[in-house]
Amino acid sequence: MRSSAIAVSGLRKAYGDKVVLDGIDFDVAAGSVFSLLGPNGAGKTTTVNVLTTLMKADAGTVHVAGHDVATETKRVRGAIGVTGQFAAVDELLSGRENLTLMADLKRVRDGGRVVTGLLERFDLVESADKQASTYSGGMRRKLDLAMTLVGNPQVIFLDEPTTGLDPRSRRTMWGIVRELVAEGTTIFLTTQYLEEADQLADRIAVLNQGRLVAQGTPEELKRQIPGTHVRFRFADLVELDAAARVLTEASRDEEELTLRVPGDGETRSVRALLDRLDAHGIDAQEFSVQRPDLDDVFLALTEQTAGTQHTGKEAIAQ
Ligand SMILES: Nc1ncnc2c1ncn2[C@@H]1O[C@H](COP(=O)(O)OP(=O)(O)OP(=O)(O)O)[C@@H](O)[C@H]1O
Repeated sequence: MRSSAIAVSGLRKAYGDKVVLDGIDFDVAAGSVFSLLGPNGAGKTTTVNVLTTLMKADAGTVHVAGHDVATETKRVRGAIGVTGQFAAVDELLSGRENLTLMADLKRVRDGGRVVTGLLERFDLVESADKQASTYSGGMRRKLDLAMTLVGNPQVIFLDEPTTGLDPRSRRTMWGIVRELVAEGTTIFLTTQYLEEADQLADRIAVLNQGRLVAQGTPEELKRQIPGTHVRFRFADLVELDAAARVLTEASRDEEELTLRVPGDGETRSVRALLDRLDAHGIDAQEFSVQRPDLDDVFLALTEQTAGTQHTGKEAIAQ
């Protein structure tokens, strides 16, 4: 069984009388990607700050890499990497100098070799000796993550790793995250891009109004909300009519020659639908299971706060 890299139980945090985290619990398995989602102001940064020892919780227990964040601050800090915070890029230094400084700070043995390895891994060799101030946004993010990796932290807190990156750089970053996870690193990901959470996260938790309103794999979350249906397309109107007489629960679109049947989209139920058509000698030209995407899940789970805060797609697009 894999152990927990992060274990959070009954975590509470209030600012004055404003309760931001109202008793939240979650576990993150070692060597997995966990993504915490929620509308602006939901408490994601507060959670990260507690988990990375920057802030004290009011109640609850938090263990990171097996250490209690409240009583073993140093050990926790030694086991984690945080992008954008501990590993701030110094603009006046070159990429190589930034990495070397980090290797010195962390007293990494054979620092020169580690730095060269990271420059190669992040495709920064050509610009290694140029000042970081001349780097593009994407290069800076790569350097930031490279600096976080110095010393091989077990748990990495990745804060919006691809905001502002072009699609190619985004995919490169995703590739690096997947490699890290394959090597056993645990990633705690915050992102505004639900597609990114969908691509990378093994598990997702949705924070809303102080509580975790849902947790699960991206697929589990999508299954929780209604909207899944099987879509059948037929060769012509005659076939469509015949199929509609069999699948009476379906809604039809005559222009598209399609029927939509709501359901769970599981293999067994799709097979049952195909069997019903088959029993009447009707063939669908094509069929597909259409599921809600994570945007739909996010909007459904966080809609109570709509109107009072930025939520949903609006928040994601910012
Ligand atoms: N130091 C503070 N003092 C008082 N209130 C605070 C403080 N820090 C955060 N808050 C409030 O706590 C709530 C949660 O903030 P937090 O930054 O954790 O949310 P978030 O989910 O990270 O939001 P975003 O997506 O906008 O970054 C917000 O309403 C915020 O205004």
